[in-house]
Amino acid sequence: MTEPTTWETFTLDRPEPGIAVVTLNRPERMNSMTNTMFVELERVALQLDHEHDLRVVILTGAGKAFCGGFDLDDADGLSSMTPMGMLDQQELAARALSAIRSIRVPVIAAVNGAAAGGGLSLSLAADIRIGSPAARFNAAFVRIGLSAGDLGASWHLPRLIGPARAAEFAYTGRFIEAVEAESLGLLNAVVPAESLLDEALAMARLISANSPAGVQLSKRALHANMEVSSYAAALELENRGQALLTRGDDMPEALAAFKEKRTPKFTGR
Ligand SMILES: CCCCCCCCCCCCC[C@H](O)CC(=O)SCCNC(=O)CCNC(=O)[C@H](O)C(C)(C)COP(=O)(O)OP(=O)(O)OC[C@H]1O[C@@H](n2cnc3c(N)ncnc32)[C@H](O)[C@@H]1OP(=O)(O)O
Repeated sequence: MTEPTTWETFTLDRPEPGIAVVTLNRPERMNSMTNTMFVELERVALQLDHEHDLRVVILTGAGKAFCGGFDLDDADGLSSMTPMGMLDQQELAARALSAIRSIRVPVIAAVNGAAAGGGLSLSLAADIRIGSPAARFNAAFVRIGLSAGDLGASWHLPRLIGPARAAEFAYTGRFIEAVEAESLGLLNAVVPAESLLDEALAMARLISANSPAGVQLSKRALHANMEVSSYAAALELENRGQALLTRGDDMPEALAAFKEKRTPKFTGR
């Protein structure tokens, strides 16, 4: 698939081999989400998911916000939509965020500012979140008559920050600023604004130096085992993954490199 030269709602950069940076690019509207953005996000996620040489995706926002959620200027026409039309609208957005979350390689959100409403949900679709001091999270939903059952937010939040804090966050609609977000685990780290992307790139390099197959099956195990109901089912999933990896090229290469005291050359096969 030849890569399109321009995207309307974001930019796609490749600062170095194996790393893709997707930057939401509607800064004048706080990178708020439109149907075009949902369609483009799903498309680029599916495109990136099929790139064998890709190791990490970084997701960030242009300007002062990460993402302000659904574009409220587009909300006017919603009231005239039929119920099924509204369901289609929700599912269009949900497919986009599901596609981002399902990218086989790790996704790091570099949260450069406010992540509100659907922007919070989008940040939660990433595996890892690194924030600048301007990073702030807001389940804006209840303030505009919606529910925090939005684009995966009600699934991620109890798992990430615990049921009671998730409830407080969802019901009050208050902001969680960067320092509190880090203490809750909503952010992995808070770093100076001017080095946010560099820090995300540094983490991406650490990940890229490891076995691609090992990293990707680790992501599959971590995601799948948040869904399974039992320890036994989790072990079953893990056993299959390890059995696959021991039949691949990366593990013997890693063992050989260890013995020869050299850096392994992983292929992900
Ligand atoms: C009413 C229901 C509408 C949604 C219905 C959904 C139907 C189905 C849609 C598909 C499924 C998606 C569902 C989605 O996930 C739901 C949501 O996202 S709901 C939550 C929507 N977002 C918000 O409520 C957040 C609103 N914005 C803010 O709280 C703040 O702007 C901010 C993001 C925290 C940033 O604050 P500040 O830094 O102080 O900046 P300002 O507030 O001064 O804003 C600057 C500028 O940007 C404009 N802007 C900000 N957010 C949005 C937005 N979401 N849409 C459009 N424009 C936005 C703001 O108006 C200012 O513009 P200016 O006044 O300078 O022209």
